[in-house]
Amino acid sequence: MTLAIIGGTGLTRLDGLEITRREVVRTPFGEPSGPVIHGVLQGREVMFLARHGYAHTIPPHQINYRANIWAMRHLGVRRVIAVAAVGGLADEMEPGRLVFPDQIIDYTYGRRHTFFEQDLTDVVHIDFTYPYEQTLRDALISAADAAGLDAVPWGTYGATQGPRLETAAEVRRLARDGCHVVGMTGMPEAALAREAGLAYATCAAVANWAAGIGGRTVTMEEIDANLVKGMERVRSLLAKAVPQL
Ligand SMILES: CSC[C@H]1O[C@H](OP(=O)(O)O)[C@H](O)[C@@H]1O
Ligand code: HPA
Repeated sequence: MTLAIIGGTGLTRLDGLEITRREVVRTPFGEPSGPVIHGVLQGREVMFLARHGYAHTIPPHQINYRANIWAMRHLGVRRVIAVAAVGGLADEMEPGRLVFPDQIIDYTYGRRHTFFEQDLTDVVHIDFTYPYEQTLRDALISAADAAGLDAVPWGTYGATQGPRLETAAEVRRLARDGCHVVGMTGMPEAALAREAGLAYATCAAVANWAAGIGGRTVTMEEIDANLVKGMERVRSLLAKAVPQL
């Protein structure tokens, strides 16, 4: 089954990917974030797309999630590993750690979030009880164990609108709602993947303590520094996971 990796903040290129070609895909929903990169990673064919663009120029609320997911499906992708940077709310979610969330709460608004629109298709209601595909999650969790990464195999991802970071009160509300990590791109990407019939799971790298946790504010310097470590771990994870998938 064809595998794709969607990279986020901190992962605009995939080290070790032997690139074979770059493909511009036209979609009924407009332009994807960039050409899809085809290549070989750990002996396996993989496609790669950077959701913020390869120069990280597209903010989270302006990503064309529909075009990105449609392009993947069109190219024959059936499994997607989504890499994301997040802020940590729960004690376990300390900066530098990898997390495989199992639930989502969507706080985004005004994003084009479905393929099922009037005049395009019938009315369709997908099941989204468990938003991430369990077999792919299990494979990632086992690979993280095998790589000795001390990752957190659970967590609820709160998807906020951005591009600004949250207020301390918003983070307190996210925590009361049951969120353990917060990011800005988890939705509608996961729901669109489900609508498109793709097996989708997220590997999140904790970049910072969320705003107000421990009385802290958030700085981009802290995020960038923690993401260096986080993305090293993502690379170790992919080295173990990709050959098994
Ligand atoms: C201050 S960094 C925020 C930025 O990073 C995350 O992006 P991604 O999920 O693509 O790794 C977060 O969602 C924001 O877009
Ligand atoms: O604290 C955060 N909030 C939202 N998105 C993020 N992406 C990295 N850190 C954060």
